[in-house]
Amino acid sequence: RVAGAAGKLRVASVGCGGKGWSDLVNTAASPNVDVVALCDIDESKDHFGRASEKFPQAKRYTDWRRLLDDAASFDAVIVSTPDHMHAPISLAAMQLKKHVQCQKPLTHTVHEARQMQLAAKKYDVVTQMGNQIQSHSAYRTAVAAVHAGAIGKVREVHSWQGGSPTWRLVDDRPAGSEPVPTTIHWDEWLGVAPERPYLPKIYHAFNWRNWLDFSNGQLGDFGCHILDPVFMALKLTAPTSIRADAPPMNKEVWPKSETVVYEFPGTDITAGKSVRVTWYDGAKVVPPRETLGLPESVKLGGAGSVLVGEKGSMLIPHVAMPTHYIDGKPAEKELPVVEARDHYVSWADACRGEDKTTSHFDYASPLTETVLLGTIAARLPGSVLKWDSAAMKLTGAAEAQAMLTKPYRKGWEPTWI
Ligand SMILES: NC(=O)C1=CN([C@@H]2O[C@H](COP(=O)(O)OP(=O)(O)OC[C@H]3O[C@@H](n4cnc5c(N)ncnc54)[C@H](OP(=O)(O)O)[C@@H]3O)[C@@H](O)[C@H]2O)C=CC1
Ligand SMILES: O=C1CO[C@H](CO)[C@@H](O)[C@@H]1O
Repeated sequence: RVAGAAGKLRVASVGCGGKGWSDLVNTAASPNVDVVALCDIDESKDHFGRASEKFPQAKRYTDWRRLLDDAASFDAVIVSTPDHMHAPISLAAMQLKKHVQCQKPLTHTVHEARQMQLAAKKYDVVTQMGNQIQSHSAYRTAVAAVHAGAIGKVREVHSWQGGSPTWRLVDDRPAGSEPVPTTIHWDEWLGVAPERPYLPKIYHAFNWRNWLDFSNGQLGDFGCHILDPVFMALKLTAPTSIRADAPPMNKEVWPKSETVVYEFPGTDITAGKSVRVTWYDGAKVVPPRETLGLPESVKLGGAGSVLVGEKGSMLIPHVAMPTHYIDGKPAEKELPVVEARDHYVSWADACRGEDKTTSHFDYASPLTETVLLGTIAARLPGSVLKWDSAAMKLTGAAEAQAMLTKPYRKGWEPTWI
C-alpha cells in the first residue's frame, strides 16, 4: 500500500506547527519519504508557513476532512494536533487504509483508545504513537535490564512528573471573546469539541493542555512517556483498580496536582499476584523516598520512575540513562546499553514493509487507556474504581462508566469501528 514513485511513502501531515514540525521533519529525513500534503488550521508564519516553506511541493489544506477527500494522493498520515482531535482524524484515516503515526496520548478518551486498537487491526495498517523516548537508548536500556533480572522481580513502582504545568494560565473559563485572527480556522481547531468563543493564548497554541475538552492534564501529557518504560518492562496490560487523590475539579480545567494508585495483575516480571504503580504529579512533587530503596545521595530529578525489585531498585529518569542499586548501594555491574532506534523513520520503513514499529496501537492503546483511566480517577477523587478491560466496564462511582467517552459536536461525530 505504498503508491509513491520508486516505492516511496507519500506522507501527509496534520498539525505541523508545534510538535508536528519535528514529527514531520524527522520522518521526512528518510530518503524513502515524500511529503505530499500538509494540513494546519493556523496559516501564520510559525505554523503552516514554516512547513510549507520547507515542503513547497506539498498540497496545502486547512481542514483535514478535505485532505481525506483526496485519499488517493497519500499513503500515510502524521497526526500531531491537540489531543482531542487525535482519534477522529486517525480513525477516519485508518478507515481509508492509511498508515498512521499519531502523537501521545493516543486519544482523549478510553473508548477512543480501544477504537484505535480495533481499527489498526481491522484495516491492517502500520501504526506508531509519538512517544519517541521509547526509542531512545535510555528507555530501551532500562526495559532490557529489567527483563534480564537486574533488580529481580518487581514489587512496586513510583512514577512522577514534578514540573509545574506552564499551561495553567487561568483557573476557570474566562468570559468574553476576541475576533478570530484571519490566519486561524477556529471551527476546525475546535473540531469535535463543543463550541466556545476564541480567546488568544488561552487555548491555541499549546495551552489547550489546561482544558478537559481538549486534553487530560499533566498525567495525560506525560503518562505515555514516563509510564511507557514501566509498562513495557513489567509487561503490563490493563489495571484492575485505580484510585486517585486530587483536589476537587470545576469540570473545565485539570488539577494542578494528583496522585493515582494503579493495581495491575502480576506478570512474569513482577513479584506478586498483583503489582502497584503509583503516579504523582504537581510542581516539585517527588515520591516518598523511604519506599524507594535508593541511597540518600541519589537525586530523583524532575520526572521519572523508580522500580523497586526483590534484589534492588532502578531509577529511570525521564530521558536519561537508568541507574540501579543493590542493597541500597550503587550496583557494581553496569547495565548493558541498548542502542537507540529511529522512532520516526522506523515507522516510515514499516509502512514500506521494511521494519516493525514498537509503539503500534496494539501497545499504545492499552498504555493510553491506563493513563486515561487515571485521569478519570482524578475526576472522582477517593473512589476505588474497578476496571474490567475485556468488558470495558468501569465501576466504583456512579459517573465512572460515562467518563469512558464524551459527547461529540453535532456534525463532527467520528465513525466508530
Ligand atoms: N512526543 C512529544 O515529545 C511531544 C508531543 N506533543 C503532542 O503533540 C500534539 C501537539 O501538541 P503541540 O504541538 O504542543 O500543540 P500546539 O497547539 O503547539 O500545536 C498543534 C499544531 O496542530 C495544529 N492544529 C490544531 N488543530 C488542528 C486541526 N484540526 N487540523 C490541522 N492542524 C491542527 C495547530 O495549529 P495551530 O497553530 O493553529 O494550533 C498547530 O500547528 C499533542 O498531542 C501533544 O501531546 C507535544 C509536544 C511534545
Ligand atoms: O515531552 C513533552 C515535552 O513537554 C510537552 C509539554 O508539556 C509535552 O506535551 C511533551 O510530551
